[in-house]
Amino acid sequence: MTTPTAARHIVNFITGNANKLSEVKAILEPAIQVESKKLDLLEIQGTLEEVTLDKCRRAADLVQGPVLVEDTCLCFNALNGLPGPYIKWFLESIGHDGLNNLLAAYEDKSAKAVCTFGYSPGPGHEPILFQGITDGKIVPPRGPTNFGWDPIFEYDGKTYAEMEKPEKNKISHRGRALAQLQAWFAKEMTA
Ligand SMILES: O=c1[nH]cnc2c1ncn2[C@@H]1O[C@H](COP(=O)(O)OP(=O)(O)O)[C@@H](O)[C@H]1O
Ligand SMILES: [Mg+2]
Repeated sequence: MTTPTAARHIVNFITGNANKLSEVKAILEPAIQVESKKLDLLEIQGTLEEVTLDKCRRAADLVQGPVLVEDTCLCFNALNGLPGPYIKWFLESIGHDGLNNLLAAYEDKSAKAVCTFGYSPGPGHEPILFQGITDGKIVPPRGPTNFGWDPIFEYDGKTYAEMEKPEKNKISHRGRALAQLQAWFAKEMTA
């Protein structure tokens, strides 16, 4: 008998970020096949959920089909959650040292990495959200500098950048959000 490949889920992950794509593939495949369209989507201002919902609706309209999108936030507890969804622009403008300096006036260096995925079956459908959070703290950079703020986010004594990929994926904000997505897809398949 042939394998029922038609029943296998395929997602079309819309992202302009190659590092995100490789983590999503490493976590979801082979159970869920990840295709991708390289599009850097505009982001509105708003809550973490609003940003991803809007991004997901617009991605579905653009692609005219099912899409998966993701937005990542880095929230400093001493700053009531900022930079949050604006971390990309903070990182680009002030770098790892600048982000550490933002917390210099505070004893509390704790932070939350939050990943929100949005899945839409197509235009006109309300997206479904999957969110993962990892609690850590902001430290001076340690480890390779190839992915965003990985070198300054410490979890359990190691920065994300100091971890092997599978180690990061197991405990990361992205890994946790994708565990929910996997559970949802698994339920859909048996429905
Ligand atoms: O797991 C991660 N580790 C470190 N940096 C990350 C991670 N995920 C996202 N980032 C960075 O945080 C920012 C998140 O912004 P956003 O999710 O809007 O990114 P994108 O527009 O590149 O997809 C970007 O600068 C991104 O490179
Ligand atoms: Mg963003």
